[in-house]
Amino acid sequence: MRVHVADHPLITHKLSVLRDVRTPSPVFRQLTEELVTLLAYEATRSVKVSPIEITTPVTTTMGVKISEPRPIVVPILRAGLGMLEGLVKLLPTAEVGFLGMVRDEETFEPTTYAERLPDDLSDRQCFAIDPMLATGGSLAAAIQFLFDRGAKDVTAICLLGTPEGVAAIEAMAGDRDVTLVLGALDERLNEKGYIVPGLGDAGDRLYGTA
Ligand SMILES: O=P(O)(O)OC[C@H]1O[C@H](OP(=O)(O)OP(=O)(O)O)[C@H](O)[C@@H]1O
Ligand SMILES: O=c1cc[nH]c(=O)[nH]1
Ligand SMILES: [Mg+2]
Repeated sequence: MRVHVADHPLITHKLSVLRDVRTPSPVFRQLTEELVTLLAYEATRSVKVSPIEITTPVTTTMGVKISEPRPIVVPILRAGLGMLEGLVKLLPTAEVGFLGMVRDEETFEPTTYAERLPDDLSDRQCFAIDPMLATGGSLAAAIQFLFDRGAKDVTAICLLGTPEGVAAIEAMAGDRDVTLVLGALDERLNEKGYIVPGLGDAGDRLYGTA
């Protein structure tokens, strides 16, 4: 598995505002969208492209276009929805599939409550998005779901992760093709399964339900 932890002052700056308990939902949503755009630069580094001939006002030359079949972006509901707009702005031809997951607050076990994805994901580059990688249970289950549908190549983008979460994804990935792009690698999980220092419950902060 490849792991990339962002190291850019703009990303750290935006994450600092996001972490701040006083940041209200509208600003939180805006920053989440901006952050995914910055992280997408690294996450889409291996997006498949095909050569095309183009005509400029001056001459003809070769360019590239995103290859068919189109990549698929999979937000993990709810909180992953906050990252969707930012990513599809950069990959406007991508298809969007949905996975609804919620983690049990006591056991931290994830349950899948909704799924809208193509039956066959072989040949599709998959981008799973979820702001939080805490125990790793939700993202591991989501990536496994994509592999079970035939995916061979999954890139996950998370704003914050923990060493425990990265280890869980590494263990599930084995020698399969998984790339993990993180905005920051935080210190640890607390006894309630929250990321420390973290930003609290991303879904609640995005959608004002705290
Ligand atoms: O790594 P884990 O320990 O599995 O925790 C991370 C998960 O928890 C959050 O979702 P949550 O279950 O709160 O659902 P929500 O997005 O509807 O708020 C988050 O968005 C991840 O999906
Ligand atoms: O810190 C955490 C852990 C899981 N889910 C969240 O939204 N935040
Ligand atoms: Mg939540």
